[in-house]
Amino acid sequence: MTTRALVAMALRFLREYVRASDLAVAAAVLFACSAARSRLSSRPGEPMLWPVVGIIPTLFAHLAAGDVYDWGAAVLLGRSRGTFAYRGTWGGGSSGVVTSVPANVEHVLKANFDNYPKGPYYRERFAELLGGGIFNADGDSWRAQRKAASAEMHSARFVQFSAGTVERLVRRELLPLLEALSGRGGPESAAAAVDLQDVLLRFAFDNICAAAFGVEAGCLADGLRDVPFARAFERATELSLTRFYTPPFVWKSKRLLGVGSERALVEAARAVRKFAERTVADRRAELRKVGDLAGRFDLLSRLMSSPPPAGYSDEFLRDFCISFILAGRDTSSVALTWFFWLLASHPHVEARVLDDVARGGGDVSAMDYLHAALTESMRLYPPVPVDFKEALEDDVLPDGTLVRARQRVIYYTYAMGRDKATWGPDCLEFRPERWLSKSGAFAGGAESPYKYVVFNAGPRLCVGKRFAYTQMKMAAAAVLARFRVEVLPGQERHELGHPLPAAAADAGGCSTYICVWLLQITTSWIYIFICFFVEQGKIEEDQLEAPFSRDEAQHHHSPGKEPNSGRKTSNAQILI
Ligand code: HEM
Repeated sequence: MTTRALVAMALRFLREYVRASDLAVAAAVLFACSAARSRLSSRPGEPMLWPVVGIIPTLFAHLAAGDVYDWGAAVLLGRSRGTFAYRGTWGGGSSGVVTSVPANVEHVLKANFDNYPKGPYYRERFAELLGGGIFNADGDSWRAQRKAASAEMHSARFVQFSAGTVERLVRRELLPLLEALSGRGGPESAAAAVDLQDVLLRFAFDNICAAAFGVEAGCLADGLRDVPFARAFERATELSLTRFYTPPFVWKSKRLLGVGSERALVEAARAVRKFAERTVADRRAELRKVGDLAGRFDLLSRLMSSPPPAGYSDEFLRDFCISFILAGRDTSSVALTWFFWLLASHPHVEARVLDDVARGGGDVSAMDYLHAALTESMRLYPPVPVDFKEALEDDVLPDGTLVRARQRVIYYTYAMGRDKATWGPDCLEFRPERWLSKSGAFAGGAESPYKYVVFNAGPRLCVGKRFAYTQMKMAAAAVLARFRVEVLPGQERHELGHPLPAAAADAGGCSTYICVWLLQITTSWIYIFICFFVEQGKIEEDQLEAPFSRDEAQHHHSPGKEPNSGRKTSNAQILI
């Protein structure tokens, strides 16, 4: 019997013998039984895993309340004792465990490193933007890129070059722009409100473009001007992140049909790649013309100048540089924003930072208190609040939790930084002193790197950590030496930084988001249904009553209806 005949039979049976009300009752009973079973089989304190939609409703409820990170931390550090299982939607949603137990994190990031790559789940979601770049790579490709990146970034000439680049950017672009925006440069010296997060994002973007490509992106030049490459990068990043919280059959069917957010992603990623390809081509031309790139110290030029057998392809160089921009842009700017935000409500810490800056006399490597204050700020507000790896094979974590092959282990950096067991009873206080020795030197704080995984740990430790500290310290020292930063009333904590709440907020609140999401699910199933039969092309008219035509279905996915359309990274208006 063919598939066509089977479908026809099933439809006829449904039409003749089953009433809609019977179906609704059966579905409700099934749902209730399944929900009860799930509740009874979970450990006390663990989040509810609903039939069909898993943890999603709970997650959205906390997104709506603006406390998703605090909620996760409370669950982990409370009755679930550091680890709980989760499941997303049916139809390809993610599943696995969430943990804040340092021993589990050490196991995943170091002891059993080979079993926990980034994996296809991550790679697939960032494929358009990152291609095979280091951030998205595993195995031999990752190893080759990691080796090249470490060698270059830790070389004396890169450290010197990048410090000079930041210094120039701060002096020539960042400070004059802040002067102009805050009104201090003008005749009236009244302070004005400045969107400091936007300015810092631009600063980090310009800086990483200079370090990775050796190009001036110009986001800080001429006021807050629009830079197409930066805009495309922002858009491509946002749309790639959208895939992490959209059911896979939704975004994959949109990708297949080239509509909505998926079409926008392809276009934005293409613009980013074009820019990177042009830069690589120009540098190759320069190399051919001049004979060497000895006067250039950015990563692209250094890699291009590598002696054989390295001989990196243009595609490798393009993806490598794009990964660096992604890795270095939001992280540092979000970290700095939280830092200024915390200082504004801790004047005694600000006074000690200012003292440290004055005594450092321009040498940021001597500013240990500033280093400690930034480290402490990232403990409470890590720029990457959750991260994950994917298991290749079944495994058991040190706390006894079973992880199945293809499941994910999400490690919750935000909760780990607020764990009493690691940081003591004052774990929620902003206290940079916890990172200092008796002599006032920076002393590391946690005894294990797996208790503070803000920069990751183990073989995939952030390769830009040193660069990031230099850039953050230079910017913070220069800004604090000239400006007093105050937070405008109403700049709530959850409005800053982290991507998930911001995305929901942009959709006009969580209830709107849920509606859009449900609409997407419904229309996508209808899409798939229609496409299946259109492809078969043989089914008789009376056997399938399509609720609306393909054109109409596409209309339901118009770009304007996307939850993320027109979204800008969340703002922190800070009065300078
Ligand atoms: C405060 C600033 C930063 C923080 C908190 C941070 C954090 C992280 C984290 C958590 C990872 C691990 C990602 C994962 O494996 O899932 C990572 C990786 C990475 N970071 Fe950073 N990062 C920062 C700044 C930078 C900067 C400025 C650069 C570039 C100059 C950079 C380059 C990289 C690269 C290339 C990787 C990939 C390393 C690998 O996979 O081997 N990061 N970073």
